[in-house]
Amino acid sequence: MEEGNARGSKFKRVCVFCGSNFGNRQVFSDAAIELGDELVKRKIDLVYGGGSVGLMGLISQKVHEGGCHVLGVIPKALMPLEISGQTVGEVRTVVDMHERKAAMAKESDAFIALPGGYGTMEELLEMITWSQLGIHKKPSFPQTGCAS
Ligand SMILES: C/C(=C\CNc1ncnc2c1ncn2[C@@H]1O[C@H](COP(=O)(O)O)[C@@H](O)[C@H]1O)CO
Repeated sequence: MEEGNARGSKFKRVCVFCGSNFGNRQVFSDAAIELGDELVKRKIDLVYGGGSVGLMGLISQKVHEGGCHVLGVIPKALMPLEISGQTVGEVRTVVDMHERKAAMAKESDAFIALPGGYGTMEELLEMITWSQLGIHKKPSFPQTGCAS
């Protein structure tokens, strides 16, 4: 990401796609925590898939604890699978995966992908192809690895 901070950043709300698992390398969790810290440092709010599991849980906790706004967008049917325990920040329930991605895209200024599985790859590629098609003009920053 470009340098900037405290609402001086060109990005106010960033969407992070990442694994619903931790993956098999500590570096994946480290990356999620590091990115969470960086968003807080720059006072950038988080938009994400709404889960409390895996890397999604790590980054959302970090950003929420750091005092930035967290918006999780999740289909109602996925809540029992991807949320365990307390929810974090604002949770918006949607009807399906398509509505989820459309809402995440609308609410964000840019997209970052951390390590994840097929879901993360799918989400990232859809944002990149939407950009290619001119559906939005928001940048994507893949920082991926396989964490499924
Ligand atoms: C089912 C549909 C499309 C294809 N699949 C997915 N599309 C969008 N998001 C998905 C899909 N499958 C899983 N996810 C979510 O990605 C997150 C990370 O998953 P990962 O596999 O651990 O990387 C997680 O929140 C999944 O719900 C219909 O349009």
